[in-house]
Amino acid sequence: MDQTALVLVTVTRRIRMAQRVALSEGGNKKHSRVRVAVRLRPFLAQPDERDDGPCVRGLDSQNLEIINWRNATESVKYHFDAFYGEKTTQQEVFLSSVKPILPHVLNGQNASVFAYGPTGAGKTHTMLGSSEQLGVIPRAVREVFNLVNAKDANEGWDYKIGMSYLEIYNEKVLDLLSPNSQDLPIREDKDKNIFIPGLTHITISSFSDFDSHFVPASLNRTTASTKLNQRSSRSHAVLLIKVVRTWRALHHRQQTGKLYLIDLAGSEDNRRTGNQGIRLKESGAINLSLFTLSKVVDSLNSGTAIRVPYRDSKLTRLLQDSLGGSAHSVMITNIAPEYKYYFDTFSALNFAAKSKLIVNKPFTRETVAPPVLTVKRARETHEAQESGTEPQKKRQKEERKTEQDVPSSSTSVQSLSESSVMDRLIVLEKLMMSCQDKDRLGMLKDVAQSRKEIQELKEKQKELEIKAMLFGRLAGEKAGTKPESVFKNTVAPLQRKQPSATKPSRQQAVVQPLQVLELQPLQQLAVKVKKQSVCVKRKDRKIPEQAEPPDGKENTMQTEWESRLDTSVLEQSREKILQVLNTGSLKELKGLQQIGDKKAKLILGWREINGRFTKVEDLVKVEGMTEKRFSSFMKANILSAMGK
Ligand SMILES: Nc1ncnc2c1ncn2[C@@H]1O[C@H](COP(=O)(O)OP(=O)(O)OP(=O)(O)O)[C@@H](O)[C@H]1O
Repeated sequence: MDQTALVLVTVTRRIRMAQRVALSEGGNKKHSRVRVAVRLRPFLAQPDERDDGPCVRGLDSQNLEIINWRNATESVKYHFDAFYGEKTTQQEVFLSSVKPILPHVLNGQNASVFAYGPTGAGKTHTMLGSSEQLGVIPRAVREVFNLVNAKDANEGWDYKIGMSYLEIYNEKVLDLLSPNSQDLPIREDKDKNIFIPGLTHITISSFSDFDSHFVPASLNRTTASTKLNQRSSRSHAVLLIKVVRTWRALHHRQQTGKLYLIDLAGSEDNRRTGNQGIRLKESGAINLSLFTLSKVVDSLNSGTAIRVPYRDSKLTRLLQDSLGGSAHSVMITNIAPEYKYYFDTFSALNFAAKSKLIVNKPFTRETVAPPVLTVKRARETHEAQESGTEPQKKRQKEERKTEQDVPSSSTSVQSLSESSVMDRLIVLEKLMMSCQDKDRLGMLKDVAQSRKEIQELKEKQKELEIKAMLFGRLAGEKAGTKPESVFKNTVAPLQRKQPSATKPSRQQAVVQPLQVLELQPLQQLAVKVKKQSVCVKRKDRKIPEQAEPPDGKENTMQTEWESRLDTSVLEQSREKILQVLNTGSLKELKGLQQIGDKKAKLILGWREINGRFTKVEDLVKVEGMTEKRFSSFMKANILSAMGK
């Protein structure tokens, strides 16, 4: 072996070793991220669907939002490597997402571009396009030729471009360049390269050469009409552009770069496609392979998967060396804006977002509900309550109950009703948060003030209860009855059951504790006389309350009760009652014991016609005021004043 031959052998060995290292590194590196772009096609709905508007819209060149099905006042936002709106041209899609990865193919690396999405969302339009609007495939092939032609001949490499074209239909690999062929096997060589023995491979010398093979082969692709797309792709169409470059000085030094351009069949919801029989079978295969593709993409991007499930479908098996590893992959997810595609779009976006798990939080929800919507909803509910029928009201009542029963924000949103309650709470919370500091301070002050007033009222009530009890005990002692323990009832005053009108308790008979917001004239009197000695004979009997007793059911009063009171106290009380009768407003009159709204109005009417009451006994001149009622009225009011 001469010197030159020895050098050549050594160089060749080194190159092979370097290639093996590169391959093994590429083989182990299973975490290359798939670049994800989303393309929204224009609104193509029927005239009667136009009013619905779109269910999804772009926010900027990377973000979009879709209405949240759980709550129409919310949207779910997604972030992608790129977002292309309805007006984005074919050229813009190609330039930003596909063109940048093509030079790698000339350097012996693999790349893949695939269009994913629901049926009818624009995958074929994106990948193939039309003669006026060329899609990714023709543009990419032309660009590969441009790149090769632009190579400097002095670099030392010779390039050869070839093509294969196949479809995966019902999990069978069919050669579109040789339509009569049978299902072809997929194999893997010792360097982990995927290849299909028997697949037609044609060398192409120019773009027009490519076109002459590609266009007729495309017609061999299995398509059919479904409810959602008149010419729906029923298979995954895979175009393989292979670029082999050979080192001119050393012919057995070769590098092969593969570019897969794939128009996937649409993910389908067969309830909507109306598929039956053969179409249903096709659909099952399509959905299965897309599901496997999603698992592969998912495990590649999670970076933790021990085994990427390439072998679970023909599609992923074929893409094994072009997805992950050192390959450059772009997924263009096509979506449609119409409401009828809503759930397909939602799941396509979730699949696409899964491909970007590391940078995405696909399920993060933001309330964009403008507060006005919530207010409107509240107003509608109120109006419905006002005008609602009984069953409606019952339902609303039950709904309110459910809302109150919502446990806590930690229980995840599981039902629509729960979610709407949560949503409203969130909106409310946001409203609170967005309040000006000044307003919040004011609100807090109001709350503190109310708390203080409640506490004062509670204390006042306690005081009155004790007074009433002492008063009752005193009266009992006078009558020779056994005194009752002050602590007999251990229930807190505010928790006590209020006595009914027919069964008043003895201790509570003469007090109306929670009416003491303002000191009524008789109460002012009570303050004055509270230190004076009171001598009241108390007997077990019904003492009327403020409510007007019905006719004929008046309580029997002891006639001699007045004689047992201190005369000066009695006189003062009578004067005060007369004063209220003559000058009291409707409210003040109603503040008297046994004077309700009706009677207070009758007193005012009497005053209007007859002027002043000369003495309290004149009250019997008022309509409905009998002697018995008057007597009962006087006793209740004088005793009430004493109790305070
Ligand atoms: N960006 C777009 N601009 C204009 N028209 C579009 C666009 N995207 C899609 N279309 C039109 O929408 C219709 C459906 O698109 P296409 O056939 O590409 O859907 P597909 O996703 O490939 O469906 P399938 O999976 O059923 O094959 C076609 O008439 C196509 O021309």
